[in-house]
Amino acid sequence: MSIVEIKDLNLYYGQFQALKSVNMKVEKGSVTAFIGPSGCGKSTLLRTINRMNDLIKNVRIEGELFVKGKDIYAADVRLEQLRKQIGMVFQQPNPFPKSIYDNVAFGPIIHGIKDKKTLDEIVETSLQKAVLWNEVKDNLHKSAFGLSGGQQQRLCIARALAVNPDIMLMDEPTSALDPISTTKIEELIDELKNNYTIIIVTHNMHQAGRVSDQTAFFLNGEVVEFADTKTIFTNPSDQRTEDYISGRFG
Ligand SMILES: Nc1ncnc2c1ncn2[C@@H]1O[C@H](COP(=O)(O)OP(=O)(O)OP(=O)(O)O)[C@@H](O)[C@H]1O
Repeated sequence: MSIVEIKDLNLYYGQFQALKSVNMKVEKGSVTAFIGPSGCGKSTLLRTINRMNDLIKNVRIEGELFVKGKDIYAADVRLEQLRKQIGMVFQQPNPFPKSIYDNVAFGPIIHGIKDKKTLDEIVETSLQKAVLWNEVKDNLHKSAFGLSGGQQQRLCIARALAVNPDIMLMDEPTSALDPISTTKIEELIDELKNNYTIIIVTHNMHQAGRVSDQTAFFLNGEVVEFADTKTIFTNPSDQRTEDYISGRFG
């Protein structure tokens, strides 16, 4: 069974149709990249997977979206539970105005963990998974804003990992970062995919090529082609994919 399955999904912002009949299956433990020119619907589709679009006015969605076999748009879905299963990291690192420790402990505390020792363990493990522990272990109670942009982004990843999600959604997670921090995040993605399913929006085709197993190419709200990354980059079946990959537009 696919961990995410999207069936005939249409999404409208008011009168404007931003996603057109999207079908997609994402396998557990894989990295999927969404690529395509600006405004083609990549972030919109990413946000449907944890129902972030619910926060936007005038959004209408048709079709079905299953996460672990459950239709997440069904009436009985509890958003808090859904978002616990699906972490999200954004383009700009967005730590809370709190200490490093409190950023990571925030989610577990919301979900009812009170024991200090358990929280300490979760904070340490999450920071280790995000490959940040060694850099911050002596400053856990200092403000997260004192970290560099790249460290803040890894902190946001640690914060997302702390509630033990199955899926990580990443919306251009390195576009605000320098090349060294970008490499660190890409290495981290490679490491995390052993235990998590990752879906990443990226403007950087080289990044998609480096980190992902499958790639979806979007154009004007449609998924033109969805296949393994090597095929998309070396032998796409649609001329529009070929044109985009070879830099003829976008
Ligand atoms: N909240 C919103 N209200 C109305 N229209 C929106 C909203 N968010 C996005 N759109 C429109 O939907 C389309 C898809 O936007 P989306 O952000 O998903 O594209 P994208 O492929 O992620 O673009 P980019 O690469 O520039 O981030 C665009 O035409 C955009 O203007």
